[in-house]
Amino acid sequence: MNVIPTDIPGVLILEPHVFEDTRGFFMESFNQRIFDDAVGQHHEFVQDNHSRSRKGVVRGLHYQLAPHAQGKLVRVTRGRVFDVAVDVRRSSPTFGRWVGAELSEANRRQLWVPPGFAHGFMVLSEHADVLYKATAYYVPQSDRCIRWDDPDIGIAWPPIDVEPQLSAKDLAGTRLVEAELFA
Ligand SMILES: Cc1cn([C@H]2C[C@H](O)[C@@H](COP(=O)(O)OP(=O)(O)O[C@H]3O[C@@H](C)C(=O)[C@@H](O)[C@H]3O)O2)c(=O)[nH]c1=O
Repeated sequence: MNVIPTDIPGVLILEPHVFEDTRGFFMESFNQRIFDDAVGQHHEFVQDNHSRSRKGVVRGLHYQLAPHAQGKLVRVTRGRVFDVAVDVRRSSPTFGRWVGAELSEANRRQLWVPPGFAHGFMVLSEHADVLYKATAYYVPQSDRCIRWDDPDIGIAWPPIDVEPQLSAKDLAGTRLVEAELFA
């Protein structure tokens, strides 16, 4: 597996080794040992999620408060998304900074979003299936949302030719300055 560091320590782009032949391809989409080696830490994954969205859909920026913080290993099996991690740990030297990566069916890249980060994505293709593993269970009372377009974060979302579409919850997301965060 190819491990690509990003501008934020701890956030990684992972490229599994793909074996192509005349039948198609094979890859290990997750291997605990290889993952632990790449991240330099052991994480237990307890939930696998799958969402389908149409072009222009933006989900995020979501995180769960401690002790329910989730690390997420995100990949795309259909279409293309711009996937983003935002450091929401107040005491972090990279607090408030974001990293974005295009994840697609074609590049088979995965983004490791560690606990303590908010996560979101924008769908760039007609449809996208996003699959992600999480290190903690969903706890709705601990779920928080920061605005996808918070100017203090300033995510450079790619230009798209449709209106962004968000859930009511995401439209009501808070600004980073007002958010309940990690210490
Ligand atoms: C996230 C989640 C939602 N749900 C339910 C609650 C709700 O009725 C329905 C849709 O939930 P949401 O609108 O929160 O789904 P969504 O906006 O797709 O939320 C997800 O966004 C991405 C960016 C993430 O990083 C995820 O952790 C998660 O927060 O699914 C679960 O049962 N389990 C879960 O783990």
